Amino acid sequence: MYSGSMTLNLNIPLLIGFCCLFLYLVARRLFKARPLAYIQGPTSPSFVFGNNVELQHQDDAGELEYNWIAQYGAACKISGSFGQDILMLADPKALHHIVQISSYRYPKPHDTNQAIRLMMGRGIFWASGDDHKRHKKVMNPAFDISRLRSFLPLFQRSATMLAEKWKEEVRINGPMLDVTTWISRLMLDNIGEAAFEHQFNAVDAGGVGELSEAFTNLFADSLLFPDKGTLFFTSLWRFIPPDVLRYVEYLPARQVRRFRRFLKISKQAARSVINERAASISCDDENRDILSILVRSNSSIDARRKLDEDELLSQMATIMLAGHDSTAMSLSWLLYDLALHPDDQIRVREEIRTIKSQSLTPDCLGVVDFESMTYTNAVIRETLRLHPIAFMLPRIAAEDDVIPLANPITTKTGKIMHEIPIKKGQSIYMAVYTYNRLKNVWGEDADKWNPGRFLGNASDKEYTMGMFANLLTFSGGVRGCLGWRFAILELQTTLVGLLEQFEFSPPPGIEIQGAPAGSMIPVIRGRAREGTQLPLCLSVLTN
Ligand code: HEM
Repeated sequence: MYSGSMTLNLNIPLLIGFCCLFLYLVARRLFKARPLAYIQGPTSPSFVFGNNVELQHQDDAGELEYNWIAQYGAACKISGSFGQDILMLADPKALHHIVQISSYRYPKPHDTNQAIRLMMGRGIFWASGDDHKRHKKVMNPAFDISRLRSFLPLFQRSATMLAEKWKEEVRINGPMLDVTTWISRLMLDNIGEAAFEHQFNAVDAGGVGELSEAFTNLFADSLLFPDKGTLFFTSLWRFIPPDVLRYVEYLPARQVRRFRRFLKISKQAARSVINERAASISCDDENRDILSILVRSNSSIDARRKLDEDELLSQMATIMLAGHDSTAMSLSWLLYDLALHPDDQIRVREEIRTIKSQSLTPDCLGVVDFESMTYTNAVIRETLRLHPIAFMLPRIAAEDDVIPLANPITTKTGKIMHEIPIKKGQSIYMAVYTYNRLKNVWGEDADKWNPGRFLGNASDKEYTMGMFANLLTFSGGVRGCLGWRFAILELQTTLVGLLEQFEFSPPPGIEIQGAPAGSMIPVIRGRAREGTQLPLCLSVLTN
């Protein structure tokens, strides 16, 4: 009784204090000068949510931003929660300035970083500034192309195993099959073995296992179409100092619990591998999995710059989440695009047969063979262009700056602007989906499927952007995707393995949409609540 009233006595002033602080921060934001006031953009339907509800509930991830940019210009203003102005950019010069030129001057906002910490822990995805440099130094050797080549036989074996499974499925259950579920299992097997020589057997065992289950529908269950309560709660995050905000990871909310469970299980898996192989992992160069390379690379650097144990284990959760879901979704979109474009599917299959017939090792193609598949690579690029999994990337200005524009914008007062001055703390959305479809970068047919655009000099753009084919799909610069080469090798080998065995076509009466669930996930239109799925019809090829 006594302790109860004591808690109450303490809580009330605390609550009042928190409310006052919150109102002060909102008022400060509202009444201070708004440097973007003159920039055009959609009206805000709500002071509390800004354009957030529309953005998070759009049917096709990225389309709303695409339409706004078509209407207002490749740099426009949208509204965040509580009257916040956000600068949305698809302009190539502006994006080049942010990802390539500015180094660490446009970090991720602290509320985004907290969400990342919740999902993947204190790994490289979460680290910023000097800390990020430290993480990168330890991680880089694991993503060296010569190391990655050694994963090719693994990728090829997995594709063969998946093809055998699919043949059995088609024979027993008929031609229609949800490719995303199976591909997710395949990618989990690949990343498990490549990252820490762990056999999930997800394809073989059908997705059974603690970690495999923790992954299933993780994004769809947690981030797809959040309700207004969740949006309100997360919109408060940016007002809370990072040191206090980190305690959200202890909240009992369903989304938080799911990510916490995933993080816990993946760290445990990495911990037990390190324990099991403690003797050999640190000295034996034969251990080529990513974790062993990280442990060796970490032990060889100056003690002050080493990763601590939690950072090292978080790296595994990061690699599994970043390296599994993104590639699984991209490959699903790739098969979908080829199902919709049977002529391209035939052309890719013929190219594979030609290259195989010329190869000295047709049963185990090498990097050079995959690189010489010109049309196959063009098709992969076109899918990555049209379906960037991370369709929007948030950033914040660490200091005052002037962002240059390739395409001048017209302000509300009719003034033409060639650059946008911004203040420290300005929120920015990099509109990846829209940049990848910009007509003055990719041509008049930019919003249409046309792999042929990559046969010429399509990558040869005025403003260089990302790591691969001048797309923003892997982001770029110091914070660009570390695993992009891994992803491309995996996409190439798996696509080749599957196209040799099957013809893919879209099932009648089913339309697929890319829903916004943190990443662009495939769902059946009108049935998004059922979660990630991409059913295709498969017909087994007899050679
Ligand atoms: C098609 C597949 C993939 C796509 C589209 C993709 C995309 C991206 C993007 C857009 C970022 C930057 C995110 C941001 O700045 O907020 C990123 C970062 C990252 N990706 Fe990937 N990724 C893919 C596959 C992979 C794979 C296979 C791995 C590892 C095996 C991987 C590991 C990472 C890591 C470690 C980072 C953090 C880099 C840093 O912050 O320095 N990714 N990825």
